[in-house]
Amino acid sequence: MIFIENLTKSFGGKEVLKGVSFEVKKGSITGFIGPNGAGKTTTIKIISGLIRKTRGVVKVLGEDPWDNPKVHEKMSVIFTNLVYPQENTVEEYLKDIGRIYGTDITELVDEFKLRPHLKKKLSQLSSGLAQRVQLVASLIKNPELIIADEPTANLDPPARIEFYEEVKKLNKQGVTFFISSHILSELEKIITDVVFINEGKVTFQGKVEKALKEAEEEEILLIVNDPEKAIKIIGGKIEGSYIKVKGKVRDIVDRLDDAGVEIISLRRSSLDDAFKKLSNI
Ligand SMILES: Nc1ncnc2c1ncn2[C@@H]1O[C@H](COP(=O)(O)OP(=O)(O)OP(=O)(O)O)[C@@H](O)[C@H]1O
Repeated sequence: MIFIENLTKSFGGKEVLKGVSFEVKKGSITGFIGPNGAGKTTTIKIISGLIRKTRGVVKVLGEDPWDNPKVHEKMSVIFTNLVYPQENTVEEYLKDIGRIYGTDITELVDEFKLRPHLKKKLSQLSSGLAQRVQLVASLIKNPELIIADEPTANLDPPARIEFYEEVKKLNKQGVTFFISSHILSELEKIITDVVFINEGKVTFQGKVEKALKEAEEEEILLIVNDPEKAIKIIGGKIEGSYIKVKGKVRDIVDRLDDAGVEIISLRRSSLDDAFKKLSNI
């Protein structure tokens, strides 16, 4: 659905994307996670065809969105705030978009329980409702792919849960999602895949289970009475007088104990720092 390879972007000589590569697979809900300033919005703007890349390959549904705006017929983009003249009512907004795509909005309005809100002005909507309206608007063209840049940043926890329930439902119906956030825990329960970005570089890409497993593992420094035997059992490598190994402390201690290796000293270094920073855990 999305294929990015060695993507770079510079603003006035400052490189903010430094060779970003990742893929978003059809049918996935892929989280795009990174701290503020990591490059999420810049990447999403390039993927959406809103700004031009500096270098690299960008394919969305097989096309570079900058060169081929027709790809927008099959994808929608959602931002943190609903960007549309705020004096319009929900009905005017949705009908305007419906007219563009020749779609009757009645079914969507009912499915997403918007009928009681049709006469409200966009400026009067709660953040949660505004985001539901934005989601419905994005569905009018019946997209295969929805890209969302921090869609729940302004929502309270119940509204977030509601939004993500809708995402899950739509994903079951076949819509692929690419959603950015700076909080992994927020997306953890709904995403199938994850891309971590930090300082303009992708630091991890893969299944969410794998990401969470890696986050659980720590780097451990050990001094033991028989380092060679220990390495055969737990892996890792010798650094000075220490063995450095990645894993779960409990597991490593148990395995060495079973093999009769004596632990003289054990120091847990912090969780993989970069990962912690990226995922806010
Ligand atoms: N138009 C621009 N001109 C100059 N620098 C920019 C521009 N847009 C973004 N940047 C810089 O690029 C870097 C990445 O910003 P970006 O908005 O993509 O990050 P982000 O991961 O989306 O963060 P946030 O969650 O804060 O939006 C930042 O250092 C930002 O200051």
